[in-house]
Amino acid sequence: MAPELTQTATAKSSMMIPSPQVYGDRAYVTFLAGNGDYVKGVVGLAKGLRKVKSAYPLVVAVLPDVPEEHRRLLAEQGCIVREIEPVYPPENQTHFAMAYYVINYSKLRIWKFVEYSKMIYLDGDIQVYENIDHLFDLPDGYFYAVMDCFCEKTWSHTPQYKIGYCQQCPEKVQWPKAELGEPPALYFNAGMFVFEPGLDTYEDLLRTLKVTPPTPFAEQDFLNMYFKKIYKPIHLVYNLVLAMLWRHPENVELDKVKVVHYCAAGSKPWRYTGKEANMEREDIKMLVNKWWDIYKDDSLDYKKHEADLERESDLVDLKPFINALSEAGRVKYVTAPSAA
Ligand SMILES: O=c1ccn([C@@H]2O[C@H](COP(=O)(O)OP(=O)(O)O)[C@@H](O)[C@H]2O)c(=O)[nH]1
Ligand SMILES: OC[C@H]1O[C@H](O[C@@H]2[C@@H](O)[C@H](O)[C@@H](O)[C@H](O)[C@@H]2O)[C@H](O)[C@@H](O)[C@H]1O
Ligand SMILES: [Mn+2]
Repeated sequence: MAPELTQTATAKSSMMIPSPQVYGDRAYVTFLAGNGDYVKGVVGLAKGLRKVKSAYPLVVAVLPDVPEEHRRLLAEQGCIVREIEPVYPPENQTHFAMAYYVINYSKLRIWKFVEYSKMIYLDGDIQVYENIDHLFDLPDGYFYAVMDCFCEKTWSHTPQYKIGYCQQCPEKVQWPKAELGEPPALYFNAGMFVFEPGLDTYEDLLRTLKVTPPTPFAEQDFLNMYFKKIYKPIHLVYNLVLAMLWRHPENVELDKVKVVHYCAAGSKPWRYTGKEANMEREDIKMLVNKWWDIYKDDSLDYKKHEADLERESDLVDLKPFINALSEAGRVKYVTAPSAA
């Protein structure tokens, strides 16, 4: 006789933590290109997500030029390494804000990771200092990201920069509707976003890219144009673009920030010299040190970390807990009749 499914099963299931496959269709994803030092950013990100006890894995979409040694390093840090083909924008004379931005269009391949229903994209120069797993529970059907700032020199090609307008303080310099028409749509920083992979969207993205002249912020501009109708701004604590610290300090409460995006010139922690503009600021130095503390913390390494967790779980003695429940009559273990 098969063991009955008694209240035990119910009690047990209510006690159990949903098994991994319950979370199987969600993951963080980042992007790595080249054989340079951005791999340090991705290792730091993997360790940061582990430190905040994220329930989800980190997928790393790597271009073919990422060397085997870097891929192994990432796999050893528990990352799921996936090779992607590059995506190039249509031929054009555009000067990107940063010449290397041309490789960033390859990020679009992550819409093809359809084994996941929801993903959070994070640049390799981002660090997560507080758990943000709850963002996976945001309603489907939208594109979530943090609004960018237009005040850095990298924006000098735009009308908003020329008139000193920024969406971070729209009341400071009003958008001159009479001369320039409607203000620009809300614009997000593409270093972090919550999205749903899908083959239809993926194919439409690539089709649309073929007929879209590239612009200075490359795939960030393209994604803003493409997802304009379903873009939902989320709080800047989920992607602190460092320039906000000196451009809009009134909008930033640093002790509440969960995610830091080291995108200001000179702020990549693994290359930090402190020489570029604003890099000698105390808050920048603190944030760079914070990044290094995680990067250098070998207790956060995947192998060592998992071994420690293994040891801890062996040490936990559940018997008193189960005895108490049994006495309370809430847990009656039904044993299957012995096969013998
Ligand atoms: O040589 C490079 C340049 C960029 N990236 C990836 O592309 C992302 C976007 O570039 P970056 O963060 O430098 O742009 P920013 O946010 O500083 O404008 C990086 O975070 C990395 O994930 C990379 O892997 N190798
Ligand atoms: O390829 C375009 C890039 O555009 C964005 O970076 C820019 C942008 O945010 C500007 O607003 C800042 O002024 C600048 O510092 C910063 O580098 C994304 O962070 C990056 O992932 C990537 O999409
Ligand atoms: Mn970045």
